[in-house]
Amino acid sequence: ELLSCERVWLNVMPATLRPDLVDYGLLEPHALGVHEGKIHALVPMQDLKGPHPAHWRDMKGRLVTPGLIDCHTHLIFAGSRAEEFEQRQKGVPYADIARKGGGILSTVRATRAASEDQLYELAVPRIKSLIREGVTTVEIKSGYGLTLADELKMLRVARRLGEALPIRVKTTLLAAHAVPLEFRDDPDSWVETICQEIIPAAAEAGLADAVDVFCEHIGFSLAQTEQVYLAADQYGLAVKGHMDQLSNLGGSTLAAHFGALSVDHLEYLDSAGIQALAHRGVVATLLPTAFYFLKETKLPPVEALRRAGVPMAVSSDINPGTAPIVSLRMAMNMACTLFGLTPVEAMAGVTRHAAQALGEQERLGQLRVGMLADFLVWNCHHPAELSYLIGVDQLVSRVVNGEETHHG
Ligand SMILES: O=C(O)CC[C@@H]1NC(=O)NC1=O
Ligand SMILES: [Fe+3]
Repeated sequence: ELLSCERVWLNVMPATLRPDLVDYGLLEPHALGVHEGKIHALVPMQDLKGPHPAHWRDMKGRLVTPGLIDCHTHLIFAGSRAEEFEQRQKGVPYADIARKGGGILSTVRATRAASEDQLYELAVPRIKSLIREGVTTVEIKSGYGLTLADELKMLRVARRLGEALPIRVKTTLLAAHAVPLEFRDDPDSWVETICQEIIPAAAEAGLADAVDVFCEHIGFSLAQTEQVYLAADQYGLAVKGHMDQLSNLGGSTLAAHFGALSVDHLEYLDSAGIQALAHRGVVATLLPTAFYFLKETKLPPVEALRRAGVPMAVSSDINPGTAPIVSLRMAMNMACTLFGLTPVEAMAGVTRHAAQALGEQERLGQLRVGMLADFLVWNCHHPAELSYLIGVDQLVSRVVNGEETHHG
């Protein structure tokens, strides 16, 4: 099967992240062949017979992993919340900042004022940082427009980023992120606008792959969340949730009932919620950067999730308010140091489980014949280094859809 490959990476040591193999799913040195954008051959070097015309390069036994998947980001936004950070460090309470129009709504004002081109240009350096780290798929949410036009504007920018740059982009409509000022006296009519106008428009335009809700006492109630999920179901869109971040409204159980792809944050997730997730195969996405930046102290129930066999994903949650840290490898490190994940779990959290959180587990997240050829060749001695060492460019080769996009 190597003969029908357009390109072959020789002498790589695969961390396959296959669930049927232990830990990283490490194999002895292999040749990895790509054909029409897919992994077409994974052949042990010892079985190789003679040279091959399309031999790409000898990787001299270097580690190869699946491309990294950042399954939860808000990386499109205008404005900055740096002054708020300064205020907070001076002891000004978050509630005072919000009362003065700070918080999410200050990013909403700036994002509404920005054109589609301006939002695109602001997002490019952020997404390029992820590309340089080895991210090959990124999920990008709306949620700072909070009008029909501005939410669709954000989703168009997300689609454009995926078309223009060597990275797969999955889009999520998060109109249920906050209640805009125009609806502050009648939040339910904002929820109605989401259900009756924004979800239909986004679905018909093919702009949203999933729908997300910030289910929280400072966000949307369980009943409002259910309304949004029903509308998403009606238009055939998958659902996700920002759940149990600051309190437990029972959002994870509701999301599991709807067969959500993932529930995210989960600091206040309880055992009933964990059972519901395990029962429906919902991914638990951990967002340690927001926990760290908010100086949160309530840890998500990692050990209970582990015992229940709930797949854990790890993501950056890049956003200007609670996670202004544009690095998936930093999130991997924090998932280990702050939440107690092992480096193996962190690696599965940004490959196989992150793919599942995006409904892409059949095509992405493992090194397996037949899957899309998104993979990375590393200058590192052991896969644990990817959660351990931060800030060094260790990428030797970055491949998306079988095309090499970067080689160190
Ligand atoms: O502060 C922001 O801009 C977003 C906060 C962010 N959004 C959400 O649903 N949870 C969060 O931590
Ligand atoms: Fe988030």
